[in-house]
Amino acid sequence: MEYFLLSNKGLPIVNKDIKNLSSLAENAKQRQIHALFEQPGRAGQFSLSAGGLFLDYSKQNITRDEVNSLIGWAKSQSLEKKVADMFTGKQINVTEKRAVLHTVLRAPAKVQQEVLGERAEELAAAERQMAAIVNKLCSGTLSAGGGEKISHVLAIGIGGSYYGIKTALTALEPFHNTGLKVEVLANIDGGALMEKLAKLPAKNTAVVVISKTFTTQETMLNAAAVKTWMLAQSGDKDIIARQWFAVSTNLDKVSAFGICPEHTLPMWDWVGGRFSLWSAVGLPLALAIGMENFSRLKAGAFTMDEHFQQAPLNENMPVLLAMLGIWNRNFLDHASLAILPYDHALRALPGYLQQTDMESNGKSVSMAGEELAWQTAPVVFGQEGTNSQHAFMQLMHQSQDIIPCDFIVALQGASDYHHHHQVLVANCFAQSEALMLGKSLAQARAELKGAGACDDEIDRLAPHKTMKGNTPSNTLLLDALTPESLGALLALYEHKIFVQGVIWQINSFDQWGVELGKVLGGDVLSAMAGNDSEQLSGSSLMLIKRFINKTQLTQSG
Ligand SMILES: O=P(O)(O)OC[C@H]1O[C@](O)(CO)[C@@H](O)[C@@H]1O
Repeated sequence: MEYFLLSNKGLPIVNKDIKNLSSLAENAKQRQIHALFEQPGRAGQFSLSAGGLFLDYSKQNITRDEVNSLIGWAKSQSLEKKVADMFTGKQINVTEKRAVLHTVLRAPAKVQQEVLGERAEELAAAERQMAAIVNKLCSGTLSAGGGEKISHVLAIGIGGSYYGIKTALTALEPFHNTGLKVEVLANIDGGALMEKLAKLPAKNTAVVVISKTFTTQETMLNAAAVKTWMLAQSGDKDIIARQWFAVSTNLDKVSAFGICPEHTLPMWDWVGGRFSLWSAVGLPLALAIGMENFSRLKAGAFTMDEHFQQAPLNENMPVLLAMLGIWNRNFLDHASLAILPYDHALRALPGYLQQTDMESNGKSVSMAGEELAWQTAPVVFGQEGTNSQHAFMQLMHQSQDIIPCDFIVALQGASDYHHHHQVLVANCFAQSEALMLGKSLAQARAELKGAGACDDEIDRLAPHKTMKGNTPSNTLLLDALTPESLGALLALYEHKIFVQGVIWQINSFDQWGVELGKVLGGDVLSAMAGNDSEQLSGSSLMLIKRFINKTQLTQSG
């Protein structure tokens, strides 16, 4: 392996870039971020615009020399070539022998033609099919039984077949213009199912089942339950063929389920689930915001794609975001990343990024199958601000762990409550400041003294009022939350994750880690049905027994 050659003592021997960065990091660990602002012009020098977004990374614990070293290292890893390999369709998903081409879905027809050749027509056909479905449902051409208009849509899918849709539906609520009410169902929890069904008029609901494989347990069980419910509620045996749609690569399974070929939209194996919003997977979103807004979303993402491909690495927003993340993770040893959108409309974004980041880069084996000697994806978590301030941000201010964060905020709010928006933005800017500055013991003492506290009181309380500060953060500004800015934002994070995968030498595009749980889920179900299981531990067998006993009791009671 290139970075660390494991000697027979198992000790990592670093290459010269790593060696240099490691010694720079030792120095960085000793300093205060706020002291870096003594350098005039830091804010302007450590910020940039791209794709309609503005990134301020001046509150990171980093100097220009350190940024340059990180960029130099990325260059030495042939990052530019690897970016080109992805965009031109090389098989970079080596374990599954697939290209990774979600970017082509949002590119203009000319680029699609260049990358896919004749197969570009499949994309155009899918887009036409999608537009026709949106048009039919919105115009009432495709009506429910008895000629009534379809009023609701239920999208059923999970993981990558859910998070992007959910995030964009929530973020773009002001752009919902078709009159259709779109709901999404992911979890295999009867409670989630009942909650959705209670909102839906069976006869007037269209259903879109989204599953690349069309075998995912949660999606298939939910789809079957909704089918049964809809047939019973409507008493209309043709309702599935008329009002159900599917997005999948598994055409046989879709047709066996009862969804007709004209209602089945394609997916391609070169589009990973968590990067698939731009494909027909976006149908439920398009049914809410219309095809024009869906195209605007893709156009925003394409702007970021162009920037990512063309900007020099040291002025490249996804590359900088990625390398700052690596600096924090691998050199300053910060194990987490908080995503803090100060925007109620972006409340689903932390969940979306948890999946895209951790399912992509939560790995410990290199492309070549060797065990890595370094950490990969941080633990990503987050919540909308200001709610986060009244929850886990206490820990970010006062625990010993430093948790880097990304603040995301739109300068222009979507509501009519302009003062609310000003207060929201003020809180966002104040938190990054507070996390960076902290409060020393001397400051806490002076503050208490100023408030008239006696000496005993000052001694007693001051230590509790200190805050460690020195927490690095990025602030991402959007002018306003629009389809274009959302597209650019999602593409920015997609590319950040890709760049980190390249540097960490992992395949960001498979997810074998989720498989064992699926297999054992089958074993547990089998044991619950009374079959012997040698696989399961005493703990799991005990839990199963308690479940069976309780269920039997409830049933007999
Ligand atoms: O679209 P499918 O095949 O139902 O898969 C759903 C999701 O399950 C996963 O394989 C694992 O969680 C995701 O990568 C994928 O997006």
